[in-house]
Amino acid sequence: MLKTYNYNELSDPQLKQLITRNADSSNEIGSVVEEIISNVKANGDKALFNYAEKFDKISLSSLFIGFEEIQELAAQVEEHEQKALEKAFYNIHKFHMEQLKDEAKVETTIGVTCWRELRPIERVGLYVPGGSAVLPSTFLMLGIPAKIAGCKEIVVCSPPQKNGSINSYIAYCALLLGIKKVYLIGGAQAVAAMAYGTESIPKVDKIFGPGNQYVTKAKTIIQSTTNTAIDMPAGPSEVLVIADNTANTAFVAADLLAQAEHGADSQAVLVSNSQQLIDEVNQQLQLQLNELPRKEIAAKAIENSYAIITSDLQQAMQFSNMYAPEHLIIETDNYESLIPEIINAGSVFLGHLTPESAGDYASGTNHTLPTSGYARSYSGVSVDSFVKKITFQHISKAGIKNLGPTVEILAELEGLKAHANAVTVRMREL
Ligand SMILES: NC(=O)c1ccc[n+]([C@@H]2O[C@H](COP(=O)([O-])OP(=O)(O)OC[C@H]3O[C@@H](n4cnc5c(N)ncnc54)[C@H](O)[C@@H]3O)[C@@H](O)[C@H]2O)c1
Ligand SMILES: N[C@H](CO)Cc1c[nH]c[nH+]1
Ligand SMILES: [Zn+2]
Repeated sequence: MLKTYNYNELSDPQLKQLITRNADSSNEIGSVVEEIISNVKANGDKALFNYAEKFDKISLSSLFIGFEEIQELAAQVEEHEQKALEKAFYNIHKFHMEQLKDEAKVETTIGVTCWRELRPIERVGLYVPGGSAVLPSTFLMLGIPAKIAGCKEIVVCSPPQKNGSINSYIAYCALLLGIKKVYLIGGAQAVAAMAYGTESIPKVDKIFGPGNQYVTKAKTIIQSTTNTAIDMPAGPSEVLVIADNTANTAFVAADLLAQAEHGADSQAVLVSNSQQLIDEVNQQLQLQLNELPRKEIAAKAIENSYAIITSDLQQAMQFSNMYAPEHLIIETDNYESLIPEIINAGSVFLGHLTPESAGDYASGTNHTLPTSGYARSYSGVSVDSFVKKITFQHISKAGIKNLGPTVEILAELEGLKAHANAVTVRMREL
């Protein structure tokens, strides 16, 4: 059962508390992760073998699997599963190809031309989660934009499975993506290995991918302590559903549970202007929860979740913007009028027939998205995440005559004479 709060009765501190998730205020996760990072930095591969034993309960003979093993594993995937992975690949590829657009050159003033060109980030690291569930779909969500961008070196890490290898679906995705090696490393240690490099793992320029709180904390630490960048904090999954009395309560409950089953630390929030809808969704949650193989996990996440009753849908949207959900689902007949009011959300799902899980797997949009309120300032992964946009300019004779005096005045007013001179010496030669 979702605890219900009345939006109009909440104080500011209560609201603040409700929208805070996975804060790690006592630094429990942070201190574990800091130790893992310094151990990997100091001891390289040796630390990685030890962490595989400690956290993944596996004694590895090698830290990676190569192309032959990938091919053997991929051959175990059944035909209907291959087709589903290929369909997802195709749709994700089609959607992401649109993101590779050249920008026009701009003549900002006579004789002065400015433009931007894309260059791929050369060495990227992809983290594919594999703790409580192995997520081949995440491999596609990261690998496809990396390939479209043209990244030269793509390092892939995923936790080793019980067989001491990867699962066959990850192997099949590797073949689809043309990736010939997968490192068997999970958690914060994978992030540290890709940030610092070890005897076996190449150092990369940027690390991508979602993960649990250890992975996400490691990414935020290495972002501020090394020259390796990250895509965004993409931690435990979350969803916020806005629904009114036009919604199908079984659909709403199914959508809440779809994210709840990711992990006990996931959150599913329902916001509605109808108490009757909230009551009926609660009944549906109980019915559907019992049918789920991962019911213990999902039930814990639901305990950690809640419903909010608002006066109207505008107020529901106000709460959603404060919460800044990774996924926002709007299950109302009149969803179109709410679109302009959306300010903060990672990815939005509109209408009664648009389950969030379509976006998780196969509609085409990327499922690697900011969590814990980071949708206020970050976008989800896209081709843009894998490129740099470098600015260029060229100034002609007419251009330096035209713009030179402006630059000289601005340099003088900042007291930077050498800046002015770089223009003056050229103007003298004209
Ligand atoms: N935001 C997104 O875009 C997005 C997308 C997909 C998945 N997710 C989230 O990714 C997460 C995946 O988590 P997961 O745990 O299944 O897999 P994971 O691969 O992120 O983490 C597994 C690793 O965590 C490490 N670990 C486990 N317990 C530890 C401990 N006590 N101390 C230190 N390290 C420990 C181990 O090394 C293990 O290999 C879920 O929370 C899911 O909701 C988010
Ligand atoms: N919902 C996750 C993003 O938070 C992505 C995912 C992968 N597989 C299933 N779901
Ligand atoms: Zn999901």
